[in-house]
Amino acid sequence: MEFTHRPVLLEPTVNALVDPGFDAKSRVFPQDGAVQRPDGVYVDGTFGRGGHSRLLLSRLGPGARLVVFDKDPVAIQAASQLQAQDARVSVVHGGFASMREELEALGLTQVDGVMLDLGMSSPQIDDAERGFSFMREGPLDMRMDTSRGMTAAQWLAEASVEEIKEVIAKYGEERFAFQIAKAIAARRESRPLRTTLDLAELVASVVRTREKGQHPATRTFQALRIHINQELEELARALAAALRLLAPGGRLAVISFHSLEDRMVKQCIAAARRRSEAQARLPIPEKDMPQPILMPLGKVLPTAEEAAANPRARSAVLRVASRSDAPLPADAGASFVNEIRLVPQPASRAARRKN
Ligand SMILES: C[S@@+](CC[C@H](N)C(=O)[O-])C[C@H]1O[C@@H](n2cnc3c(N)ncnc32)[C@H](O)[C@@H]1O
Repeated sequence: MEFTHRPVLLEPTVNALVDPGFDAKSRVFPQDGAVQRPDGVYVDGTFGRGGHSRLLLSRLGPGARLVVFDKDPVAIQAASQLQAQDARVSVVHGGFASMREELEALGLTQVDGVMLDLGMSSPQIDDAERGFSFMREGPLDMRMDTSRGMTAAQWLAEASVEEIKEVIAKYGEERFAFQIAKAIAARRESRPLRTTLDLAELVASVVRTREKGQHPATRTFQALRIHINQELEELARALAAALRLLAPGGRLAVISFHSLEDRMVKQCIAAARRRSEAQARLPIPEKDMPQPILMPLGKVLPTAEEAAANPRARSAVLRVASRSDAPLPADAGASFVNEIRLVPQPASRAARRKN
């Protein structure tokens, strides 16, 4: 079965990368069609089905390069088809956190634009076999990269009540995290949790209050997905990599779908407004601060029409920033990578067992 993806905030995101006079309030591409670096190097860290990549390519010149990433093998098949038709495209199967190393392997050390459209694609949610949806019966998998790593079912079979509680509380911001973790541990004593509906029904039996229109398992599924795919660590590392890769004037455009991601993007842009993280801790008056590394260019939300036509768009927030020509301090981006406190990853549990 063929699943499709309707891109979110498509025009504003591509405009953010190429429109010399980008303005977060204007949603249409300027009449004069001016593109700030038509033959530049660009990164789409989240190819999906290529909606953003295709529109970007249509605005770029013949000398441009576009390096696309995705963890998902099905997205990578779609990207490889595009690569076969367009020599400007290079494809990397892997996490966008390693964009610096992957670009270096392609001989690229500077880029003119980086876009990230975070989270899941519609095909990932709609295909019950991927195990992301609490509405469809399927294996409890939740891996974006089905070729490696632990599934949600495997993790839930092994993790302690404390670890499960921490993940659900932290990445789902769920008030009933402890009750859910206890229920999972009690249930697996008799039968393992194998399917999405096994988990959704168990969570629904514990979470008694419903937020408006929200399924009781929404927060738990979000939390497990973030943990299994190491989403926040990937994002922090990708933002730090983008700071180092962007050429002066280069643009960063990130679409987030929940507050944990958006907070991180906002903090990254705010931290990079100060020239050095170390200087930021000194009592320097704002007016005497050296030139910032990133200049915020604004925040874009979907229009009422887009949100009505595409339910995935409702929670989307696009943040845009431009790299200044200030020299990059050695510690740029380090603080938000170091400061995120993650629950130990599934791989580290497996490694612990081996040692
Ligand atoms: C919202 S979709 C992107 C849709 C895309 N912009 C389009 O128009 O078709 C997000 C995609 O990012 C991928 N993804 C999520 N986290 C990733 C990561 N850390 N590294 C690489 N790909 C990731 C997912 O597998 C998914 O295909």
